[in-house]
Amino acid sequence: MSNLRDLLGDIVADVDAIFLFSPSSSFYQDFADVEDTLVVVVAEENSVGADEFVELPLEFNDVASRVRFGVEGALDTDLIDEGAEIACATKTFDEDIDTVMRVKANNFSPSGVYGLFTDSRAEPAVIKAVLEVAIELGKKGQKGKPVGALFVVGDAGKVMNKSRPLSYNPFEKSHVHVGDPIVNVMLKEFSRLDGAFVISDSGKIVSAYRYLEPSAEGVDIPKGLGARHMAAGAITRDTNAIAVVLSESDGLVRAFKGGELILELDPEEY
Ligand SMILES: Nc1ncnc2c1ncn2[C@@H]1O[C@H](COP(=O)(O)OP(=O)(O)OP(=O)(O)O)[C@@H](O)[C@H]1O
Ligand SMILES: [Mn+2]
Repeated sequence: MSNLRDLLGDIVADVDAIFLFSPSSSFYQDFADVEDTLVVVVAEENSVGADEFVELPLEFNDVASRVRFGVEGALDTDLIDEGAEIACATKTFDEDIDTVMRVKANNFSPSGVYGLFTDSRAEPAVIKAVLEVAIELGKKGQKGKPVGALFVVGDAGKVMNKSRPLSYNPFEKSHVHVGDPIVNVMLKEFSRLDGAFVISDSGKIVSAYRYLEPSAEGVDIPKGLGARHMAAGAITRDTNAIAVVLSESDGLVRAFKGGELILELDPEEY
């Protein structure tokens, strides 16, 4: 006869690390002193003051994406090695941690999502701010109508060289940055018009209304996506920029880097 506790105990038996995803501080405190097991907190902010911490750029409402990001981040910062077995404790439906799963670090082939934030020309906070604008725009649309938008982030000089203006640039003489609430309103307003926004490594809005003219050679984006997505993928192959696209037709937010689709999010889930 076995009891439930013994059977389920196998899930956490002999793990090398426990990852706590956005734990409350009392939850974290209960785990902080577990002997012989590395405790890693994965969250948007290290509000519990954990020694071992991986910063989530977004809450990632999809649990698998969240876990994947945490594991990729811990591998990249050498908190764990590829052979590690990890117990992940995370929220799925409840406000508190309600889920525990066991994962092997070497079962993850890198998706590039971690590198999108930490290994791009633009600052992670800038990429995060742009994704947030795109998600918000996707949720609300522009005056209730679905709207598309294309943001090219980082390596702005080169991006400007590989594009041309479709109209006068409303950001010509301004020094405004993405993430500023007023600027986000402006970005949403200008998204009704054609072309791409160009944003610098540090988040300065360099231009709106740019028609991108990168070479599309060797760019392999999923079939069914149109010119906006092709231009987004291609500019990230031709320069060291990343691109964030909100699709007018399917409402999804996608991020491209190095000519490849790295991330796909549904704004409705955020
Ligand atoms: N090379 C480009 N540079 C900048 N903007 C572009 C470029 N090509 C297309 N766009 C913009 O994308 C808009 C939509 O084009 P299209 O429908 O072909 O793209 P899409 O990938 O299907 O995007 P969506 O899913 O939003 O429809 C165009 O109206 C234009 O504003
Ligand atoms: Mn289209």
